[in-house]
Amino acid sequence: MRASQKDFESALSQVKLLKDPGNEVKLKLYALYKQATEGPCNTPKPGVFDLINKAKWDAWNALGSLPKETARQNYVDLVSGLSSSSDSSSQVKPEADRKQPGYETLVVTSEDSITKIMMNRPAKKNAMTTQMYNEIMLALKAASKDDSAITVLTGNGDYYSSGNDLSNFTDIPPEGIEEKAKSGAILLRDFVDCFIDFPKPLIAVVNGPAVGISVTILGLFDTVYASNRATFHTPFSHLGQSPEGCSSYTFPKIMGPAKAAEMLIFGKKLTAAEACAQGLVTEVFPDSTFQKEVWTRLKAYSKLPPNAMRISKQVIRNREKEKLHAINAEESRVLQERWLSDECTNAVMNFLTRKAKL
Ligand SMILES: CCCCCC/C=C/C(=O)SCCNC(=O)CCNC(=O)[C@H](O)C(C)(C)COP(=O)(O)OP(=O)(O)OC[C@H]1O[C@@H](n2cnc3c(N)ncnc32)[C@H](O)[C@@H]1OP(=O)(O)O
Repeated sequence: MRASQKDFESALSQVKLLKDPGNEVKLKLYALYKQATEGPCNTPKPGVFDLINKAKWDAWNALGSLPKETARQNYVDLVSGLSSSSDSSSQVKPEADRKQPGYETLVVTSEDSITKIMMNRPAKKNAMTTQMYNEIMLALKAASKDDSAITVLTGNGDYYSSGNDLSNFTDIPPEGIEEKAKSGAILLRDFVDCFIDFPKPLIAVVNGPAVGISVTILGLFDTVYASNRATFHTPFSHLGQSPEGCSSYTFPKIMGPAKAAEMLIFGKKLTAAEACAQGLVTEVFPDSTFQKEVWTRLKAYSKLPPNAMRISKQVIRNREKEKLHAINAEESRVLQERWLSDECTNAVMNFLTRKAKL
């Protein structure tokens, strides 16, 4: 439900009654207030020595073109969070309460300045349906605008993800299979574009085996933590398909062309340790302590200044963006053709009729 003007005014009164929430939160409140009442920052930037006004300006300016209504809603949410935490500062909200509504294939939560997007089809090994691709795009777009500092993608259950849900290939529209391939290529391109453009630090918490597109997009993440149970498998030739997720470019760059070819052409499955040795994974943790160690680390990272982290990411990634979009477009175009091939159709049919597994 959207916050009304009345909710906003009541949050403005409430904020005066709170105990000092600290400078960082005060800056957030200031920025959201200005955005909600005046819109995007268009006043001249204060000089470097005018420290306080410059910090305020930076916080406001960082909200970019966030719509007034969203800023108003975020202000109300922030004040309500501050009020409830000062009512009972040690109370931990159960995950169900923090869960963002509106997702069927994901569980999306925001806490400790971390937005966590968890793929949630454990019985199907988190295979990605068309709905899941669309929901991940929505969740990434929302996370890029929320007040979290970092964003995490992970999986529920024993798998991280088994990649594209092969039944995506079965609901052929009346216009025919060509049309299906065309819409699939558009969806794929849009999906990967969201990762290329994602502005904040993006972390993959790979809790178990990863297959296909869930592996290839890892080259677009800033950090990849893996359980020692995780494996990394891109069996495109087995499926009559070809690489996507910009892996035809990022993998040779990360691990060198010879190792990339073994994965992307011959479908060699890597263990977590091998993927780490080849630079695809940042660090591997024992499965028994994986969640605890990773989340402790991420909570510490999420307290770093968010603007500095975002800008560092831009400096690292921006010069590649245009190239990555072109590669994504080309990979999607090639796959569109592959999906119409007998090799691909037979491989998908063999899986769906239980004749083959990876
Ligand atoms: C818009 C389109 C964009 C497309 C981009 C291109 C993307 C390419 C790729 O991602 S290629 C990779 C595709 N993935 C696969 O080929 C994996 C297929 N799955 C398997 O081989 C196996 O299921 C397994 C090895 C992942 C796990 O085996 P096992 O541990 O024995 O479990 P089950 O096979 O019993 O699986 C449980 C349950 O989940 C269903 N399932 C698993 N993965 C998929 C999948 N990728 N697509 C559809 N369904 C999947 C499986 O059928 C079982 O369902 P059931 O219980 O029988 O109803």
